[in-house]
Amino acid sequence: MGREEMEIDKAIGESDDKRLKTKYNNAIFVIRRALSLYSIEEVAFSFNGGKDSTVLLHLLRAGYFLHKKELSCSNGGLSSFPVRTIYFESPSAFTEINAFTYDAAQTYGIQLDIIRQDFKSGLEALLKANPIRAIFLGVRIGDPTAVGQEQFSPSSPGWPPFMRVNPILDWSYRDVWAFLLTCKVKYCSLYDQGYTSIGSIHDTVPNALLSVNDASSKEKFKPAYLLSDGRLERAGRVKKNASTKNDVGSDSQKHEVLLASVIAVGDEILSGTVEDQLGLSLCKKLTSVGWSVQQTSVLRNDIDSVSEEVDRQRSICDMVFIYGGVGPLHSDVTLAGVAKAFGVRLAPDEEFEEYLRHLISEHCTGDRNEMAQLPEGITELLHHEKLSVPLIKCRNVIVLAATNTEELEKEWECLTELTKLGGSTSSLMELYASRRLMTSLTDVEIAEPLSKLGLEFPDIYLGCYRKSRQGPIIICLKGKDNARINSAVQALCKKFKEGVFVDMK
Ligand SMILES: Cc1cc2nc3c(=O)[nH]c(=O)nc-3n(C[C@H](O)[C@H](O)[C@H](O)COP(=O)(O)O)c2cc1C
Ligand SMILES: Nc1ncnc2c1ncn2[C@@H]1O[C@H](COP(=O)(O)OP(=O)(O)OP(=O)(O)O)[C@@H](O)[C@H]1O
Ligand SMILES: [Mg+2]
Repeated sequence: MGREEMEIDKAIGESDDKRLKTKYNNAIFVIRRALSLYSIEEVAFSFNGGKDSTVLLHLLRAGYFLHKKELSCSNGGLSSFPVRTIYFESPSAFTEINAFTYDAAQTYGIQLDIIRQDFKSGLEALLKANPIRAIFLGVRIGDPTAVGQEQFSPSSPGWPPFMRVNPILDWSYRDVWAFLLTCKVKYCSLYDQGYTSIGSIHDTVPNALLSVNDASSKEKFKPAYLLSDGRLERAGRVKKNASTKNDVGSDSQKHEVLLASVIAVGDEILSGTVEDQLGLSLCKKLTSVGWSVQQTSVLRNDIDSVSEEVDRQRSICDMVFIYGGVGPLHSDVTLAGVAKAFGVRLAPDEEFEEYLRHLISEHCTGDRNEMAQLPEGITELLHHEKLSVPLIKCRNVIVLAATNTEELEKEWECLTELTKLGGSTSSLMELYASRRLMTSLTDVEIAEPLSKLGLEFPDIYLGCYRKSRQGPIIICLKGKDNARINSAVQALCKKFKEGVFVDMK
């Protein structure tokens, strides 16, 4: 033995995938640190036959070998895998997953501890019977359980005490497949049938994004490694809480009109060096599609200013639009502020980086990805063929990359198309009616009739403004349909002589 473990190290060493090499070296580093911190009896590996734990299995074999080699207490004589390996077997696991897990155990000389309890009770019993202090897990950023975890994270309060060691925390979906294919190791057969992330038989189906349109009756799927956007690996998992899917849609029932807030980030605007035209333009656009803009604000390039304002606005409004301070400069703090507002951290996002890479190609170092950091677990990328970089949506906050009105024009166009298509913000596009009237009546004359009109038509928005202190007054009426607005206008006209109100275009 020893040779097989070396095969992994060799395969990665010979590959010209720089990123995979970096990820591999980092994971091996974490494994070797863990093996130096804890004795072999004190560590366990949580293995379930999934793709991530299969990657970890091979990394652990290689890492243990390298660790031993360094201590030079092995001259190539491992007959079995020495790390205690636990598998929580459940009656609702796929038979393919079970079969693969048992097969892998046999192939690599793993003595499987099979636990038929839930995670927490099983771990309690395990820790009582064994001196386990650390458990290796195949958790990756993007997994729902990864939020807040580091490579070494103590178990959560309420769980038995142990260190969770996550050597592949920073690996992307792409890295996982690059590793499995480069090392030519076996993985569970379900991944060749379109499954991209595997839970129980009750909540897992093949990923529809891999469906092949075939004339024959039976639906076919491409293998998991062909999924190009790793963030969609869970598209084959049934959502536990379907109602959380659409923030705008579910909230929109609460208000007659959808509420928006517009936030600009830029010291240059506050100092008067640059005039903010995007805010004006956004307000016009939002209003033209029936949204009510509640507030516009201009903030300093400061993480806390951004996070406090975003936090306030996101809970009051259906949608928050924020621009400025987006990019790799030290002053570009908008995304960090948005992350902080939602209490999540910024995490590298390889799909996003892939877009940036196309833009900046050779200026990018290639094996680091901190330039494309997005708020973890809450970010949706809205792709559009007309945009070189997707729009960023963090729950109900849309981060616009536009720096001038032409760019905004394009992003807006894509945003409206995308949200209509996806149906997620379809109410954004709902038609609404409005009319503007001009009058030379004085404000004193129309004040009372107007406020009465407001009581008679509570569903209609009545706005007034003046062109100058003495000049004509303009009255805006807005509502969901024309008939209702026309009756309000009629009711208003009845209170005065004919011809005192002129329609404005
Ligand atoms: C070895 C092991 C350790 C775990 N440690 C924790 C933990 O410390 N805190 C926690 O909230 N969940 C812990 N979990 C639970 C996982 O996060 C679990 O996958 C998650 O709760 C999702 O459960 P589900 O399979 O019901 O979706 C652990 C699971 C395993 C297998
Ligand atoms: N039933 C289980 N028994 C042992 N370990 C488990 C079990 N379920 C989850 N784990 C641990 O949690 C990790 C994360 O699980 P997750 O389902 O995200 O990944 P995976 O199963 O390896 O791959 P996939 O994302 O394709 O399902 C696993 O790699 C494994 O370490
Ligand atoms: Mg799984």
